[in-house]
Amino acid sequence: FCFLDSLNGEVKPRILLMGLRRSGKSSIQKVVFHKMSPNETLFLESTNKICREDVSSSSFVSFQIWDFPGQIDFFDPTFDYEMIFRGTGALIFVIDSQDDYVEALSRLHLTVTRAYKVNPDINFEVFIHKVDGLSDDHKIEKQRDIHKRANDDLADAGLEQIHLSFYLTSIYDHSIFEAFSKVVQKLIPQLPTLENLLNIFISNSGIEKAFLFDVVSKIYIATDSSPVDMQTYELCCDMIDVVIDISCIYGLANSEAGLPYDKESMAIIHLNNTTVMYLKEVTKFLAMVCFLRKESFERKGLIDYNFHCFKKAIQEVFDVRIKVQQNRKLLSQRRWSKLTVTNGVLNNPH
Ligand SMILES: Nc1nc2c(ncn2[C@@H]2O[C@H](COP(=O)(O)OP(=O)(O)OP(=O)(O)O)[C@@H](O)[C@H]2O)c(=O)[nH]1
Repeated sequence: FCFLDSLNGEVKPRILLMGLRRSGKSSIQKVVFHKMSPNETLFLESTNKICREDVSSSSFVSFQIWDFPGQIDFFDPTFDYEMIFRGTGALIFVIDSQDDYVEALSRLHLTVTRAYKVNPDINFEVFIHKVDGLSDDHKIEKQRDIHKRANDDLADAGLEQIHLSFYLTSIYDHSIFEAFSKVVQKLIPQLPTLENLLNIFISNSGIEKAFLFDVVSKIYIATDSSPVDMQTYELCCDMIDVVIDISCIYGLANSEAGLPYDKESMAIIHLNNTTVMYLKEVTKFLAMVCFLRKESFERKGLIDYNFHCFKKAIQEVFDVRIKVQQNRKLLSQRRWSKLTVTNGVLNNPH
């Protein structure tokens, strides 16, 4: 599901964002990656072309979003869906839960079956979106109904093996960030290693919970294996906002452009329930946010030392990834030159 970016040799998982018109695709993208406030999305214009947004420059999660206009025609010869699906890691299909979803479900079925034929490795993720207007009972009811109908359609077509994952989302709370985090985590091959490192780190430092966050999008790319509760996650998002906002206003010298986040970035917040939140820079794009009790924070020296080891280990994990990519590139170049020589072509393309 990854494709090689020819410019920098990076392997980038690609995410497609699809769904009917006005289901909320552009809003999701703007809120998650561009810090747009949810109310501003009311004024978004309808999208008329396929936009290919690369969020790699400012974010660790270097994936792409293909925002399709509502109705795409699979039979349109100018639309090369095979090429698009072949390089896709995850397909997010957005369903507007406040609207009648019969048409959305048939569109979902068509899209999923087409995509699966081209690339059976795609993760299919269904966002039951705009649930902010629904009561809790109503949400569960909708999810059950959509889940059942979508899977029945697949079963009728003899395609039970296709797995759909469902998420209840809204741009008016943190559910959209949570859902995106889960989607992205499935595409990170180093996830088990990251989780392991976090487990070792927290158990040796007296920390209760630790998240590794992509600072720009507030997607958490990994956490230790204890369960995540929504409130903790929301507090982490708020903390990142506070740190970035304060840095933007007071941290940057006037002439300085660029990210309000660097090697020195760190913050400590004492909550009134004897919990301490601790944020520290891990890499250019990643931050660790930890939750711990006040008593444990007295051993800050130990925590900082363990953090130093953790940071080094993370660096090694990503170094290995870069090396593997470079080797792969070299290998394919060699193969290519051998091929051209055996074909009697003398000029090496490189
Ligand atoms: N209540 C609510 N409204 C939302 C939510 N997400 C998006 N919207 C609204 O839905 C409307 C349509 O959103 P868009 O993002 O333009 O939808 P789109 O899918 O990109 O539409 P096209 O570009 O036409 O394909 C906007 O008025 C948004 O404010 C949500 O989570 N809750």
